[in-house]
Amino acid sequence: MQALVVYESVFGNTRQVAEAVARGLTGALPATLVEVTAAPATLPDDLDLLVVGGPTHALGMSRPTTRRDGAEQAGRDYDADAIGIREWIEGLAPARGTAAATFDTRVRRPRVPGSAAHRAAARLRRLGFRMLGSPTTFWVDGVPGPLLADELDRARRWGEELGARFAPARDRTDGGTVTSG
Ligand SMILES: Cc1cc2nc3c(=O)[nH]c(=O)nc-3n(C[C@H](O)[C@H](O)[C@H](O)COP(=O)(O)O)c2cc1C
Repeated sequence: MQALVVYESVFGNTRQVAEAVARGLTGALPATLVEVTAAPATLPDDLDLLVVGGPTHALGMSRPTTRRDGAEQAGRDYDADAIGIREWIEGLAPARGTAAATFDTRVRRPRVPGSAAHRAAARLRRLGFRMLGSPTTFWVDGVPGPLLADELDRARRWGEELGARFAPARDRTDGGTVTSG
């Protein structure tokens, strides 16, 4: 039983959400948190749950051009070789029903349509992943952030809810906590 949380982040907001989701998951199953440029190209055979999160850029998943724009706004060097979740998902082999869930961060106001989480979920579903629940958004206040109040609590609870699906039935009443092994 194990989960992998793969995230992409320019300003750090999606990283914070990914950390909170991983904390929520660990009540039920061991979770590994990894930034997308260091994520494995081949998923472990014993993976039970893949969670993928990234910032919404230009109505969907980031591209090299939007990552460059973001890096400029963040005052950081742009790494032209770095991939985002779009490219990482493109490199995955077809899956045979492995559970997966996606999230994104995006600006609450002005609200524009489009969600990296929805796009990522569609790609993963096409690859054969079994999507759990709906793609989920965590809101930021402006392009650099910060996250809106309580979003990290909501992210931890979202992780707990995902993890509870993997907890043995007898443990679910006490919050899905399981012992290892
Ligand atoms: C180039 C660029 C394009 C963006 N496009 C959108 C967008 O279409 N919709 C939206 O809600 N937010 C958009 N944003 C705001 C990002 O979603 C926001 O910066 C992100 O959630 C912050 O996450 P991070 O700190 O993990 O990078 C954009 C940001 C950048 C840099």
